[in-house]
Amino acid sequence: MSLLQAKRLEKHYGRHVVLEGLDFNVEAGEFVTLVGASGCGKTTFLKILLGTESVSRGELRLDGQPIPGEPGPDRGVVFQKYSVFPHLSVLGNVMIAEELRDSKLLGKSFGAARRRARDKAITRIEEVGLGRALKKYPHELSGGMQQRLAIAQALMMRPRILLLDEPFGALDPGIRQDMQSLITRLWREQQLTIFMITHDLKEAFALGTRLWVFDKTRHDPQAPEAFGATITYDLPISERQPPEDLPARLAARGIQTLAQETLP
Ligand SMILES: Nc1ncnc2c1ncn2[C@@H]1O[C@H](COP(=O)(O)OP(=O)(O)OP(=O)(O)O)[C@@H](O)[C@H]1O
Repeated sequence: MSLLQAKRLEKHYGRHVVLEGLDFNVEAGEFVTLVGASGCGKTTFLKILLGTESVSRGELRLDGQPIPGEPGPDRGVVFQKYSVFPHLSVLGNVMIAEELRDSKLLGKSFGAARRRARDKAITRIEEVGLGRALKKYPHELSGGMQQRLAIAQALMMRPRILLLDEPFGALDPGIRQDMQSLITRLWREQQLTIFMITHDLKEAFALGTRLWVFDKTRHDPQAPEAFGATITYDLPISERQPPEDLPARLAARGIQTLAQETLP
């Protein structure tokens, strides 16, 4: 059985159709990279996987069951904009994921449970290379370090699925490469299934095992919101060599990607 399976999945906001006709199977361990024009519904798709947005029509199954309608410990997420808590230290930011789960009413755990959470959080923080910044606060960290922290937070509960929404979009190229190596290492070591939105086709090919292009196949000039985007290309990335004309084909459909000229 596939980890995730979608059949004729649609997402609407009122009369605005954002996504339509999504059909796919994703197996555990895949690394799916998502590209598509701005506003075509990529983030909405990740939110459906996360459980903060619902499916409007069709179905989405996780382990053969309808996907839970709320976030759970099996799915972690990292957004482009730093999503860490500014008033908590690095350690506090990672511990909070477990504290919120263990003690929904108090938002705090005590004694042995707290010590366990602390040890686990320190392990996660070391995994992302922030072991020397445990007591620092987010404003004392660089952009790259803040994203490392967001990744540690997302991985605190050892999710099976990691959702990345342009996590490196705001970072300088050198830092970006370090972050790409980090994600590749974590994906392998923790046997994660990853969905990552990127505007950088080179990044999509360097990291992913499968590329999805989101685009509309139907247009009504009188009613631009009548039709949604779907997966128009579903390409395995095995030999790390994109089809030569892919950037041009995407550009022709208004899907701008970065770094096309430097594709491998
Ligand atoms: N909660 C909401 N209510 C109504 N419309 C929404 C809501 N969330 C998103 N939309 C609309 O859905 C469409 C898709 O938005 P989404 O953020 O998923 O696109 P995207 O592909 O991730 O864009 P970008 O690449 O710019 O981040 C947009 O037209 C947006 O305005």
